[in-house]
Amino acid sequence: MPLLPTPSCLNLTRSRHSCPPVRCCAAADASLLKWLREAGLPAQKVKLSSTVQEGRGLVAGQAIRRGEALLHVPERLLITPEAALRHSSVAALLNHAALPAWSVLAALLAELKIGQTGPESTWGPYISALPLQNGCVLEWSAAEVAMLQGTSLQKAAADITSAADVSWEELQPVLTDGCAQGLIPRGLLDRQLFTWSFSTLLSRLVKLAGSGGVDVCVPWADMLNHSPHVSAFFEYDQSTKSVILRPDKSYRKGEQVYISYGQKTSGQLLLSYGFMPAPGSNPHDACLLELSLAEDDPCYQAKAACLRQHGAEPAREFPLRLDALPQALLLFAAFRDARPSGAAEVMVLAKQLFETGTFPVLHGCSLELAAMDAVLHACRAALARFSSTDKSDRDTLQQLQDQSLGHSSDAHKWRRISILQLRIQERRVLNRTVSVLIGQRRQLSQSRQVASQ
Ligand SMILES: C[S@@+](CC[C@H](N)C(=O)[O-])C[C@H]1O[C@@H](n2cnc3c(N)ncnc32)[C@H](O)[C@@H]1O
Repeated sequence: MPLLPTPSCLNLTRSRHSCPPVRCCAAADASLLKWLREAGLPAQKVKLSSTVQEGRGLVAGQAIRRGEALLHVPERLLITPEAALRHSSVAALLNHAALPAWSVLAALLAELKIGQTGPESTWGPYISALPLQNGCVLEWSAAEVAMLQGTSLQKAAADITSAADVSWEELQPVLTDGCAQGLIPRGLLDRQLFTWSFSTLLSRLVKLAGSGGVDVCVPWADMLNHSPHVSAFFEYDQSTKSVILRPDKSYRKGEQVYISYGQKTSGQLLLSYGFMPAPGSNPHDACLLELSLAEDDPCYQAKAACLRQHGAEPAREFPLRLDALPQALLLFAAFRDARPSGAAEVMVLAKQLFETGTFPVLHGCSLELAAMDAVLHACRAALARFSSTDKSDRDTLQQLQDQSLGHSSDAHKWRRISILQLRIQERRVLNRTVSVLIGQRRQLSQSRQVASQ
């Protein structure tokens, strides 16, 4: 990524906490620990502890070396889709319906929550220790969701919500038949309960490397909180048939051990996990700008095929940051807006742009200038989608921050603060990208004029 000069005047107020911590119950935690011990979790170098920022987390009970294998959660404790199909009261119906892993797991979690499954499913103490809410977008009020209007998160929020709706819809025949056959109680497995299941899966489900990427809930390991500054993640260890973590840094006794939930922007963390790192502290934070091929482009098919050959989709999100403009964005924009004469020229163009990273002049048109214009247009369009002004957002943020001193437990207030911070930050990034591109465009066209004289 080419670096952009960083302006000195752009400093957002940092909040002390990034979200109200999730509520936990000491008795439920004690039952969880007892269950884990009895179910064969070996002695641990980490222990469950309450933390200021995250609710609970795993803290080093002794010095931990970088790369050593921790946790060793035995396979029988894992909630996998296959285990869900064995333990659900409506297992035969779920099997017959052949639903996706996500829906099968949601059904089992909901059944466990109301104590519906048989005596062989022992996850009760784990389920009782899970938070009732995590603050993900499925739990937000309509007014809070509406605050995302104009931001690059609006589409991601809609995608999460509609995935939950689809899952709920596809479970209906199973739940109806399950009630009719007397396998599950009428009325208890309702949408509210499933919202809890979906939120729990959003914030706790992992794809496990080393086991073919199966979707799974891992009791105990899922007490690890996220840090944007580590990259360690758990994996399935075939030799011990357990889930392990190899931390990517050493920890002293008493330090909290973190994993990475992925290189997520602050907004993505807020939508799925209900927390947001303090402004400026997440190196993966970005404003995502989407560009896509125009469906009426006469070369659409050829362009889409070439993009796929180069590992890209016809629609892509690019991360804009205050100090960096992705070169891949300009290359994509150049390719999108170029007017090649046919499929053969599309292939030559794709090769030049995506393999050499240089911008040709095509039929007398500088694709680099055209790309800058396209990105300028996309940034201005994104800015125009905000319904509020920067000043009104800053004023509201200031009022909320003044009020919130000493009241850090108000989840709705924290959410509003977080969304306002995101809006302000996205606008800053878009405005900055616009002003940098205008400068770069001017320089480029001047140098082209000089070269042509
Ligand atoms: C997989 S759970 C981690 C364990 C969780 N803290 C608990 O007490 O159950 C993920 C949830 O932990 C919290 N969390 C994780 N990392 C966090 C962080 N860096 N800051 C604030 N909350 C965090 C969020 O509520 C998130 O939805």
